Amino acid sequence: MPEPEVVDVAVIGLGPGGEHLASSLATAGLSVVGVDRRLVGGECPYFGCIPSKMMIRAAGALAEARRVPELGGAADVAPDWTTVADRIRDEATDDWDDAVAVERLERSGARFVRGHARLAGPGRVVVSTDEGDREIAVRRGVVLNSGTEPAVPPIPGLAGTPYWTNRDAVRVRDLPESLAVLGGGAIGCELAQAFARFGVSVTVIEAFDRILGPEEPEASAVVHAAFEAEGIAVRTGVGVTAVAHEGAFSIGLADGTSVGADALLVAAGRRANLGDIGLETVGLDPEARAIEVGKRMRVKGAKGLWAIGDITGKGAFTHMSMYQADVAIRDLTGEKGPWADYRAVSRATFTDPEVGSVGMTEQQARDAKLRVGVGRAELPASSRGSIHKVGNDGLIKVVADLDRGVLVGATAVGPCGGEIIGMLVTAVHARVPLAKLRRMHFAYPTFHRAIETALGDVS
Ligand SMILES: Cc1cc2nc3c(=O)[nH]c(=O)nc-3n(C[C@H](O)[C@H](O)[C@H](O)COP(=O)(O)OP(=O)(O)OC[C@H]3O[C@@H](n4cnc5c(N)ncnc54)[C@H](O)[C@@H]3O)c2cc1C
Ligand SMILES: NC(=O)c1ccc[n+]([C@@H]2O[C@H](COP(=O)([O-])OP(=O)(O)OC[C@H]3O[C@@H](n4cnc5c(N)ncnc54)[C@H](O)[C@@H]3O)[C@@H](O)[C@H]2O)c1
Repeated sequence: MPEPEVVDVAVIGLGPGGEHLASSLATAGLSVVGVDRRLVGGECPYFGCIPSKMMIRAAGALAEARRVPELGGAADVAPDWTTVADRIRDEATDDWDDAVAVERLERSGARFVRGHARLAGPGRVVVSTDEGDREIAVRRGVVLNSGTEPAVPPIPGLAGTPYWTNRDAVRVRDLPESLAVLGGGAIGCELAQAFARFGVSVTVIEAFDRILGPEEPEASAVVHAAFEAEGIAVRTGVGVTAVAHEGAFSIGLADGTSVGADALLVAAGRRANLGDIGLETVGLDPEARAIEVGKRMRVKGAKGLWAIGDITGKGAFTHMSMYQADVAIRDLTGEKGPWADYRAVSRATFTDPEVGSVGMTEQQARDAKLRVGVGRAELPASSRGSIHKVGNDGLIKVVADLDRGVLVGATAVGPCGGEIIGMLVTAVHARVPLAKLRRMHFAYPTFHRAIETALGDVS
């Protein structure tokens, strides 16, 4: 192997956070090498957030058009997936080509290497490229941002069938007539509804007793009911025992029934890319499910090593990866903080109704032994909800710590739930006293005005 290249920082994996960190540190004057074995930008722009949200935007437009008869006349809806598939290929992913992202990274001053990187002891990285292996030695540190792969459960018969993961689903050009979705988490629910609105007959199979398990049970129930009202079959609390594929899929369930479908999407969670990045060479466990980090994103138990993004287990979201990147950038450039704070982590699941949430669920607050108060407001009963009429399903739920008189969590389900949650994120993040929140102005007639009702209901 040639002499190692010596740089300030090496970044293994260029997901959203890794790309941001590499270019920011290079702009700040550090010498940086960023390595990715696939596409610069990671899952979000090519296989995740952006293509899925383009599908959802189109599906939402169809759904709104179908609501016209209840509100103001007639609308013919003739779905055409070609527009969506073209948009994902041309506008989101450049036909899954990262040349623009690579150029942007290199313009910042960072060097990019395409290849598989692994740690080779403290402060050393080996990259396997098409031209052979090369070694990098770092002065300040190595940042891990290796992200995740779709997890495929060991169900008898599944391996070897032409099932999809999210990476196939975003590249689909011809829609199947029917689709089974294995897993009713965020990926499964978002994609299930998008395909169903284009006329695909969809069945969601979820082993847990409700879909969207990490959300408040009330949010799961509203989305479940909306799915069934749209004709999406939802099977909860039942595991899959076997999968067979002979022309079409046959999915055997633990209750003795089976689901048939032309296509099968496996959306059963993610597996962190930790097994093949040389963790054992720095005394860490390559079998771990997540990397333990402190509040500066330094990896616990290893010197000169930082980790950001999904692999830290703090929330698999693009905004988390970016947030943690900013924390690590501050640490690597000698700033004095602020360091990571996870009290007011927010997320939006882009089903319709949309689910926005922040901080703790009621159960998490009770498990944390807080003196919990809860308030709810149903959107259909609000002025805006009743004006909105069709498509107004949803609610606001707030979770308070009564001893401190502040909110510790909240959920907004309904039209624009992911936007409405914004003001509640501020409330949880800034610990705005409940008494102060209750005395705010809430514009009439908005959806967010239901927050006032929920605050008044806290007990
Ligand atoms: C369908 C779908 C929809 C989603 N929607 C949303 C959403 O709406 N909002 C949201 O916030 N989040 C969403 N997410 C989650 C989001 O995509 C991730 O949280 C985000 O990509 C951050 O991931 P990351 O930074 O950990 O790395 P990733 O994006 O997973 O990227 C990791 C990179 O590391 C590379 N890599 C791995 N190992 C190596 C190695 N050894 N050497 C070199 N390179 C390596 C990979 O090739 C990859 O490019 C969605 C995910 C999916 C799948
Ligand atoms: N809008 C967003 O922010 C967004 C959208 C999509 C994904 N994401 C992120 O990506 C992560 C991964 O998403 P995901 O939906 O794949 O994972 P997930 O872990 O959220 O959901 C997977 C679901 O599959 C179920 N499951 C697992 N094995 C099963 C089996 N054998 N049979 C039936 N059900 C089974 C689980 O019970 C779980 O409900 C999410 O946690 C989220 O952080 C975010």
